[in-house]
Amino acid sequence: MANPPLAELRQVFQHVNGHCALNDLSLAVNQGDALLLIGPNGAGKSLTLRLMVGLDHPSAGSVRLFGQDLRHLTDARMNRLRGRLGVVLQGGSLLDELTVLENLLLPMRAQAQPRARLARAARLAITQLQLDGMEHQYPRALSLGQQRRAELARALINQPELLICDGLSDGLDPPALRDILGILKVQRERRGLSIIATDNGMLEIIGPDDRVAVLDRGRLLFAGTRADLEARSRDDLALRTLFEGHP
Ligand SMILES: Nc1ncnc2c1ncn2[C@@H]1O[C@H](COP(=O)(O)OP(=O)(O)OP(=O)(O)O)[C@@H](O)[C@H]1O
Repeated sequence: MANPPLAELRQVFQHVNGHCALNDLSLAVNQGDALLLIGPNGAGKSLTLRLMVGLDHPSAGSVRLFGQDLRHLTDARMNRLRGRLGVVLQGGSLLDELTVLENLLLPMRAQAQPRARLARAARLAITQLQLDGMEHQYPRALSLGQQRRAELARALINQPELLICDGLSDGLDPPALRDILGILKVQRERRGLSIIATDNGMLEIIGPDDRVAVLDRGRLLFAGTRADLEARSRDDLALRTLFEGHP
């Protein structure tokens, strides 16, 4: 039997403060996929990712992660699934009172791991994300680009199968963005990391056969390959505006 999608939304509705913020949304991400969610502010991108990582539950419909319906999971099983997932949320989520190294080790704190293994994982993440020399700094001493790299290092420390990032490129200048995209490209090529990301800054790491979903006011306007989207956008002004006109 084929493997189930890594993440899947089936006919999802999400009501927020009396309005329908996600309207009949179905999406699936398979092993090795890169999916970019794009759309204007308020389209529902962050809500979609919050559902996928189990931070919220939908008003109707179902969300599956690694084939498991999130609504019926015990905390212990949810924690096990989270171990297979790397997450970078919008707006930054490093804890100010912890050093970079302590922040990096947070996803591993629930695991009974020998200290040497923790140290090895941290060293690898620090090297991969070019954070050498910053291990004992506090987040406020880092630039925005360095903070984003530290968040990414934390998300990748468990060598996840699936990385979910919301607004990873927000506020980054082109060189800092290029660094981060280069790191993600390597992770995709070397170990088949699957990625779901929300912003157009990430367009550079997806090829013509990778997938794009276009959301507008909670509705899915398009889901298909980037090449299909580019072809469809030539004749569809609304789609073209959303695809090309969104920063
Ligand atoms: N906590 C909340 N309370 C009230 N409304 C919310 C909340 N979170 C999201 N919404 C609403 O849900 C809709 C979708 O928001 P969401 O943050 O998912 O959009 P987005 O596509 O990620 O936008 P952006 O590009 O600005 O990040 C918006 O209308 C937003 O106002």
